[in-house]
Amino acid sequence: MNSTSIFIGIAGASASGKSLLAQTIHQELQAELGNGAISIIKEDSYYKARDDLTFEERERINYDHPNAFDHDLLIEHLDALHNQQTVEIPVYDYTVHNRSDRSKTLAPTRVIIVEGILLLNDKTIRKRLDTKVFMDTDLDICLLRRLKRDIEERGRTVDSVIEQYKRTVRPMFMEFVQPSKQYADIIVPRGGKNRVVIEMLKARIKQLLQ
Ligand SMILES: Nc1ncnc2c1ncn2[C@@H]1O[C@H](COP(=O)(O)OP(=O)(O)O)[C@@H](O)[C@H]1O
Ligand SMILES: O=c1ccn([C@@H]2O[C@H](COP(=O)(O)O)[C@@H](O)[C@H]2O)c(=O)[nH]1
Repeated sequence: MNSTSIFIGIAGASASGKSLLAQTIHQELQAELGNGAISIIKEDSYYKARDDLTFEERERINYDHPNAFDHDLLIEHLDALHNQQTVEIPVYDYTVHNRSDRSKTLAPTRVIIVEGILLLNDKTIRKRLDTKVFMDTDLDICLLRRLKRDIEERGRTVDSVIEQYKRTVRPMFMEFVQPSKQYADIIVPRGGKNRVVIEMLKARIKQLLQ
């Protein structure tokens, strides 16, 4: 193993295709580089634990504001991985809006993809990323994809997705996510299936590994 890891950051709106892009690169590069060469860290794993609040109170939290995240812990973990140390990543449970009591052990890999809505908004995180990607998918498409995904996978209703979208998701996108696009090296239109971008990122990663 190399003495340090390569960090690729993927940011952008909720349901813009960050996870799909990360998973596709992970799957395709793992086939080439071998098991244990590449891993994914989700910024969502670092939502703050809110055991002090009831479910109804947690439902009202603004999860699209930078304060909702424990970025200090994420940065600590990025630095530990950079120093070839293993970390324990919290497991987040969207269905109850809280950190679960489980964690996932991650050993350092040669390539680490970090993905999340507000990664590029944080200067300290930006400094740690070798390549910064912003998913520039149209917001109406993101909303449609989020609606479907959150009902199927995150235990939501149509009304709750629409209410949260109007109350926090869209306003915070305008205030924090959209302005962070200026820090990206690569801006990706449409979503996680952009084949040209997938190939470009794979080539970039292989170049960085040499
Ligand atoms: N280009 C695309 N075409 C069709 N569906 C897509 C595309 N990109 C993403 N999706 C789908 O949209 C939903 C949200 O994508 P996801 O990768 O989870 O977004 P994010 O991680 O940015 O929140 C998922 O169900 C995903 O499969
Ligand atoms: O408890 C929670 C935590 C987060 N959210 C929403 O999740 C998205 C970020 O995740 P993506 O995978 O990028 O969509 C964010 O917009 C939060 O609103 C939540 O609803 N509840």
